[in-house]
Amino acid sequence: MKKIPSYVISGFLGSGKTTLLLHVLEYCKAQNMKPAVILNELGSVNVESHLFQEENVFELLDGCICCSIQDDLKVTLTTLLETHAQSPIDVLFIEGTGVANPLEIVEVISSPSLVHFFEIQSVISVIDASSYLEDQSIFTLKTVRDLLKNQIKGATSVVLNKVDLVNEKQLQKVEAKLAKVLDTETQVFNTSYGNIDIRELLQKQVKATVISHKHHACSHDHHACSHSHEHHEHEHSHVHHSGIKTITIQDVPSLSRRKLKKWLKSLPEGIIRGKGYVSLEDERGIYPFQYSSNQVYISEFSQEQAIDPCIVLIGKDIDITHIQNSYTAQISVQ
Ligand SMILES: Nc1nc2c(ncn2[C@@H]2O[C@H](COP(=O)(O)OP(=O)(O)OP(=O)(O)O)[C@@H](O)[C@H]2O)c(=O)[nH]1
Repeated sequence: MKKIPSYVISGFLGSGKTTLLLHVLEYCKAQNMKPAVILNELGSVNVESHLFQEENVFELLDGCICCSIQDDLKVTLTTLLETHAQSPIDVLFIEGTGVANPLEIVEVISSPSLVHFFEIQSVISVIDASSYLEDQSIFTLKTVRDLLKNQIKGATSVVLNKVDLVNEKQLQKVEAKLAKVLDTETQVFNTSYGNIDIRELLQKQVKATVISHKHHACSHDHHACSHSHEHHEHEHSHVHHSGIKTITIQDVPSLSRRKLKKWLKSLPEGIIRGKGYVSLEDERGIYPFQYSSNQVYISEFSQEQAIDPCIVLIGKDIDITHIQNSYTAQISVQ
């Protein structure tokens, strides 16, 4: 059987992975390619399912592909192969959570039982140009800084996104910082909203392939080995075990756009990311919203699928009681 060309899309929370993936899927459609997508969310609800309605989507919820549900990823890939036998797919995209180490996803795909069916083409890492420097300095936890580094070092292509939010000088600073971590061969695309030449992005980059840190075995080129050995030596960067937490709020009452924005913007700095669905006062239906880089975006269009309102927040060292109290005071009290 021909191996399924597979891509890993990684990047820190809110960097723009899903935005990029949507462009990629559009491209596949135009090329008459049938894609499958594996989405991994840290929360227990996939608040982005509405974006992928027509796609062949496999969801892994409430975890991080790289550790707690690593076995689940194997099961999902096996299920995907069964589907593939009936209705073949042309390409697979795996979007990791914002705290996944892409090389560990590569490791699962490259495990002995799966390596004959999937072939990694590229590990794409999306970076938020507007918060990269800040993320490097605000995260005092070594594990988080290592994670950010590994997301970049493990990449074969880097998408430097959100350049619309920085000026030329800041961009140069980010580029200079990146240059210290990246190999000279790693291709870098500077963009906003993931708007890049997708054909070029999807070119096969053979550098990073099989890595097995369990067996310390490498069956590929030496470039990948140098990544993997470095990877063997560092301690696991399972950052959500050491600071990153998720909060899923359900039974959210109807509220105004203004109230939601005000509350999200009032949250402590530790909240890195928010997303969900809300019911808006005086408007019919349920509306998706996004919160990242201290910006709130609430969709103008209501959601077609029936879904319960919910808010998922992801943050570092969050004081849950504090969030709960502010939610009660500002949102749930009418
Ligand atoms: N200003 C600006 N906003 C962007 C850009 N790219 C994405 N966004 C917005 O940033 C928010 C997060 O984007 P996503 O694509 O969902 O990010 P993600 O990496 O999938 O986020 P996680 O699911 O947390 O891992 C959304 O509101 C996007 O519309 C960009 O280049 N510039």
